[in-house]
Parts: sequence; C-alpha cells; structure tokens
Amino acid sequence: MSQLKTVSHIDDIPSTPGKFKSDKSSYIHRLRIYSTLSKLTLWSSFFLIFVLFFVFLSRTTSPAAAPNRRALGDSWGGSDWEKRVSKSARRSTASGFTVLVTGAAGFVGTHVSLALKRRGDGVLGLDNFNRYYDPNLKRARQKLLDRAGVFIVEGDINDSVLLHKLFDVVMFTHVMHLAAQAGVRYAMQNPNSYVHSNIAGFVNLLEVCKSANPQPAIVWASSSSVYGLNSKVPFSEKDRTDQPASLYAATKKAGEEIAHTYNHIYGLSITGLRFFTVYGPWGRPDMAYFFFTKDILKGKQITIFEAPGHGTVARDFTYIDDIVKGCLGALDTAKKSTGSGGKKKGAAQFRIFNLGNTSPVPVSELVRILEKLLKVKAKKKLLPMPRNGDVKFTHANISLAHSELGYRPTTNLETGLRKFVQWYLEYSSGSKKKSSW
Ligand SMILES: O=C(O)[C@H]1O[C@H](OP(=O)(O)OP(=O)(O)OC[C@H]2O[C@@H](n3ccc(=O)[nH]c3=O)[C@H](O)[C@@H]2O)[C@H](O)[C@@H](O)[C@@H]1O
Repeated sequence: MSQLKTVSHIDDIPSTPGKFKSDKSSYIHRLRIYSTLSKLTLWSSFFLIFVLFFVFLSRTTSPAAAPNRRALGDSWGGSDWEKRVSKSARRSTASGFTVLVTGAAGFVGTHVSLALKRRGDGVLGLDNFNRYYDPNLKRARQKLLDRAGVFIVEGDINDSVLLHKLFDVVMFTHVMHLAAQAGVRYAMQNPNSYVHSNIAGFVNLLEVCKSANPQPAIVWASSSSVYGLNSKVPFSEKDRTDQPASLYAATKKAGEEIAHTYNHIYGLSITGLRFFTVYGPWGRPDMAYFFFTKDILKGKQITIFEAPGHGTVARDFTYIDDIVKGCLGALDTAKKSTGSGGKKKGAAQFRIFNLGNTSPVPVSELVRILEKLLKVKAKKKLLPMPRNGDVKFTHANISLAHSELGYRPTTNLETGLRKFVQWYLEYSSGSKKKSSW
C-alpha cells in the first residue's frame, strides 16, 4: 500500500525541479524537509566518523597515547625502576660506553649485552617480550642477563614516552638496535608486524635519538636478505639491493634508507650491519637449524628446500660469537653523532657492513652435520623452494668489515653447531616442563 502511495506521489514531482512551487503540494514540501534532514544526518555521520578517525590516529601515534598503554600493562616507572635502570647502565670502567640495547631478550641482543657488560660497559636492555616465538626462552635469557647485572626494561620501541624517559634517566653514548620482527617466511602471515617494528619502531627510536642531547651513536641490525634476488656472489656492500624477495627484506632495506635520512638531516652517526643467518646457543626456534634439531630428535619429518632443477639452497651460516665480535667492532669504531637537540652540526658517519662467515654451506650439509652430532638419522623430505620469501643462496664478502672493524669470523658450521647442540640438549632437558618448544 504505502509503496503504491509513494510511487503515486513521486509521479507528482515535476520533472524540472528548478520550477517547483512549494504552495502546490504540502506533501512535496514535507518530502523536501525529510530529504534535507536525511542529507544532514548523512553528512554529520561522515563528519563524526572523520573526527573519530583522527582522534584514534592521534592516540595511536602521539606520545600522549603511551600512558594509556602503560595503564594497560606496561611495567615501567617509579623510583625503584629508575634506580635499576641507572644501575644497569652504569659502566665499570672510565673509558666504557653506556649502551641501550633494544631487543635485549632476543638471540643476538642477549649475547651482545653479555659481551658488553663483561668488558665493563654499562648496558640497559629494552624488549617487548612479544610472542613471535616461545616467550619462556626470552625469559630464560632475561634471567641470564639479570645474573650478569643487565636489567631489561619491558616496553616497545614504538613507545616514545618510554624512550624519552630512558634518555632522561641515562645519558647513552651508544644505541645497539637489535629489536625487530625477524623471520623471512612469517612476513606472509603477519606483514603488519614487520611494518610496526622494523619501520615504525625504527623511526620512533631515531626520532628520540635525534632529539637526545648528546645524541648517541647508533649501530643496528640490517640483514643479508637485502641482497634479494642478486646472483653475483659474494655479496658486496656495493651491490644493488633493490630486488628484495620478502617483505622482511623490504623493511630492512627501508630501514637502511631511513637511517640514511636521519644521518643526513640530523647528524646521527649510524652503522648498519647485514647479518648472515646467525645461529648458536640461545638461538631462535623459528630458524631452520633450531627446529631441524628439535624435529630430528623427535623423529619428525623435516623439509629441505631445493632450488629449481634439484639445485642446492645454501646459506652463509654465521656463528653468534663472530657476530658479537662484529657488533663490538662496529660500536668501538663508531664516531660520535654531530647533532644535538635535533639540529645537525656537521657531517656524521654513515656505514653499512656485511657480517657473514664467507663460506656458504648447503642446507643438506647442515642436516648431515646435525645428524652426526645428534646421532639420529633425519626423516627428510625434499621439496621445491616455495615462493615465500626465500632466496637460493647467500654469501658475504666481508673485506670491508675486516678492514674497518677488524672482523674475522673463526667458527665453521660444524664447530658452531656442536656448541648449539650441546646448549640445546642442556636447555631442553631443563625446561621441558616449562616450555612448549
Ligand atoms: O641472514 C638473514 O638475513 C636472515 O637469516 C635468517 O633467514 P634464513 O636464512 O631464511 O634462515 P632460516 O629460516 O633458518 O633458513 C635457513 C635455510 O633453511 C632452508 N629451510 C628452511 C625451512 C625449512 O623448513 N626447510 C628449509 O630447507 C631455507 O630455505 C634456508 O635456505 C633469519 O631467519 C632472518 O631473520 C635473517 O635476517
């Protein structure tokens, strides 16, 4: 009924709206009011959504949002906390550095923090203890650092309020930036976490460093994955890095470019280190050498990727102690930043180095060594390398790191894996009940 009515009234609306006379039909007049009202409602809704969107954006990006995040669970602040921070950052030798290590509960972060503390530098850790892999392992590393006198602040590099606070409490001479979303293949499952940590988090950290007074020198972890689909080996720092094979690689490459702008505009001294498949005790359970060990011991099948035409996939596996030496070499040769309070005062150092083993090993050989060390035959399945971010091989040219940092890796894969397996067996037997890995 009502539909019919509406249609009949619509028939009354003149075809030339400009000539419409209000006194001709009160119904049409009402219709115009309704239509104006509904337009108004529509536009006010748009306006409201627009305003809400910007309120949301400012809360998530501005430093003012951080206290709310604190209320939701971050655990920092207070005088006891500040005392712990200062104590951990206190160096024990007059010439020592004061280093903020981001990602300190991570694999490389733990080893670098321990090495710095051991030689007398002041070290403060920062880590968000995310769940990318078993947090129990991160907590175990935290205990190790705690025993060595390194305190890890729990927080995210995206929290600028926290970062500013740390720089208020401690005058850092250096930042060793190792916090990142790692892993090549996981980038297809959770791309945003790479943008969040490796791009947004890095920019946030650089923003705080640039406005610190004095500015610290920064050494940070890039990746061998920036060489992407390059086929010329060994990979040199002079080679192109514009064909990444994964989003992970692309975010590390973006990090290198971002670092350059902060060096150029603000005078921050920045050194990027391209790590080549780092392995060793306290390593990452998401990496092949680690889960191959676990699966071989459990009698579970492992998958070995092959390049097209049954070709070999190889990696320049680099032992953690060699990487630590490279990191310390980079810190020791880092020149001071030249800016202060956000203003550049002169050109600052900008460097990029490969830190590899310069001796690539096929993945099938890695498995053979593990079988020998574990005394268990692996159940192997060969599969063509999926198109999920992997590259066929990596191989570092390390002559630049050798001449500038004194970097000289000394651990071959078998020696390094032996140390890893020894640690793995001890750790897994001690933490079987606590951990899921
Ligand atoms: O050097 C780097 O830049 C990168 O090294 C590793 O990445 P990746 O070399 O891919 O290390 P794994 O994931 O441990 O893989 C090692 C090798 O095992 C192979 N693999 C992996 C998984 C698997 O199930 N089967 C298999 O054959 C991969 O194709 C690769 O050749 C790290 O995971 C990255 O975070 C790091 O930045």
